[in-house]
Amino acid sequence: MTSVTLTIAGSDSGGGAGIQADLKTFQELDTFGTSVLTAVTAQNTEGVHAVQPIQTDIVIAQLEAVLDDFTIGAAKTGMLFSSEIIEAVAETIRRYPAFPLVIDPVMIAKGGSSLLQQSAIDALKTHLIPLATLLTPNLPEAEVLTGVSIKTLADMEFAAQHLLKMGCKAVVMKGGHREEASFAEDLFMSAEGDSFLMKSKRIETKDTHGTGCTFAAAITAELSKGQTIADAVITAKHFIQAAIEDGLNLGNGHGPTNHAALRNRGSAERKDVELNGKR
Ligand SMILES: Nc1ncnc2c1ncn2[C@@H]1O[C@H](COP(=O)(O)OP(=O)(O)O)[C@@H](O)[C@H]1O
Ligand SMILES: Cc1ncc(COP(=O)(O)O)c(N)n1
Repeated sequence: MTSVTLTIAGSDSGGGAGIQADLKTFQELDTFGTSVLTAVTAQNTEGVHAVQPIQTDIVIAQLEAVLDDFTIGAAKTGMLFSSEIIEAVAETIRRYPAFPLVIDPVMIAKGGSSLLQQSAIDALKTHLIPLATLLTPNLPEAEVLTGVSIKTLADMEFAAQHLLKMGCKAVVMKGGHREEASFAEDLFMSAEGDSFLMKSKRIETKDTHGTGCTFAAAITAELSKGQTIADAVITAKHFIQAAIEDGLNLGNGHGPTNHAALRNRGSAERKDVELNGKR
């Protein structure tokens, strides 16, 4: 049976990030995507022009409409904007039967615009992270959540352990922002004690708009199909690597990735991600 995925996130009118990236990824990975919109952004590859949050009762009405009707295979959260939306979303999710939940703690768009109010960071830590099957921070987000300065792999490990103590089952810390590194290295760590590094060639490109959303959506799709957290993360790393490598060069700023890249490559052998430490 087709598995149902859910994204709780903001709209990106430019189509490369947010709800749009999530739904395209869900579709590419053969799941049926549903969505709960938390905010509308007027955005393109060059930046965010305006942000309008959705009224909290309308966010929750969307969430209840989806959860009342569908059996959700897995869900993800992206841009949540305010502590009010975060608290209401967490409270609603807790009222329904549990499903795997990926939390992408989206804070700032590539151009520097804020997608999460400063006052919402505590709500994220207190109400949502404890519900997470997997937390997917980039390095600046992990720094904000932990207060740890992250420069090296050892720093990444230390911060990941700190995040696990907040109550999520696993963390994948994304290394896309370590621009001095010649590899894009993401660290996976679970509360059960699994830990491994996913290493791929860093692609020289400015077209990385929506990489985090796409990666988290791919993980969510694989979880909904019953993959383990570790296997879902590995499949998603292949998905995002191909999506960045085969970028579409659209727009004048940070262009979107190519969500169809892995499908277009067909059954090409996947050698582009190296795993260190996976048992
Ligand atoms: N230039 C790049 N080359 C290869 N992989 C990248 C590149 N930039 C980001 N990634 C990968 O894309 C995914 C999203 O990471 P990142 O860009 O750090 O997240 P975010 O969009 O949340 O800032 C990670 O798997 C990361 O390793
Ligand atoms: C509505 C919305 N949500 C999320 C992001 C972050 O995108 P990225 O995946 O590049 O961090 C964004 N730019 N816009």
